[in-house]
Amino acid sequence: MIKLDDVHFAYGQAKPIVQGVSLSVTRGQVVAVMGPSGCGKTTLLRLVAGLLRPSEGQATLLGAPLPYDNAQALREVRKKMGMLFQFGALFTDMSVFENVAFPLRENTKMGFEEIRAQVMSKLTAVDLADAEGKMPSEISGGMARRVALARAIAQNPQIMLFDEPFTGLDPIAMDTIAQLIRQQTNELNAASIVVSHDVQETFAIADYVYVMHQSKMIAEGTPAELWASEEPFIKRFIHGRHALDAGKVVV
Ligand SMILES: Nc1ncnc2c1ncn2[C@@H]1O[C@H](COP(=O)(O)OP(=O)(O)OP(=O)(O)O)[C@@H](O)[C@H]1O
Repeated sequence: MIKLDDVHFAYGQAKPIVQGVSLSVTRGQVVAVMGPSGCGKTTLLRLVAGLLRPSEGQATLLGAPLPYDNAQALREVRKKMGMLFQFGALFTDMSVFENVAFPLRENTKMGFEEIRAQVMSKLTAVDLADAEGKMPSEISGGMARRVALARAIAQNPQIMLFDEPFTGLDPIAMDTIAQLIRQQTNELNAASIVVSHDVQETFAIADYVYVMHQSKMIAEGTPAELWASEEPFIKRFIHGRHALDAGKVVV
């Protein structure tokens, strides 16, 4: 469903931000891309979404290379993607219902009743059917993130991309979002990438994890494999918090 083959990227003449990265995500999988701040995770997600074009290597989505030179074809591929970007901003002047309806009105020919049914089904999936008439200023941060998730999945995407979906949420809201990502990936039989540095939430739902450091993939494996890794950087990245608990040196 998603494949990157030896992808390289730099913003203009600056130093490379993504160097020789390969990854693949199959249907029904939640794959995590983790790594310290600034290592290039968001850039990688933009490459998968076709918002950036690799300078070398290839990005393949749904079995075909991304059609960078054909704007219409690229738009069609994007319609099959749901994206939840960092902080998942909602349109503040639209109700919860209208926020979720927005992509359906923009990208489909669905009629009023069909849109209503689809929006309510997605709001029910994130347990917010009661909030349909509320404005974003009237709901909590955790609820807003769930609305953003409902909006991202409004069109039943086959590919879902989540950039730091847990940032700024309390532990319970984080856990709710994580479980929703897992559940919706299963339900839509989609391929999902979650970019995060939250080890606990991400490991709980990911089938496979890639670790990025200084623009390169330095490790990959199942959460259990990485948890058991003896490689010093991986160990520090994954167990840093526990080292703090034990009063030891932290990354
Ligand atoms: N539009 C841009 N133009 C130039 N440089 C950029 C641009 N976007 C990001 N960068 C640089 O690319 C590097 C990687 O950024 P990126 O956002 O991909 O990292 P990240 O791993 O997602 O970080 P974080 O976890 O903090 O969000 C950073 O040094 C950043 O300054």
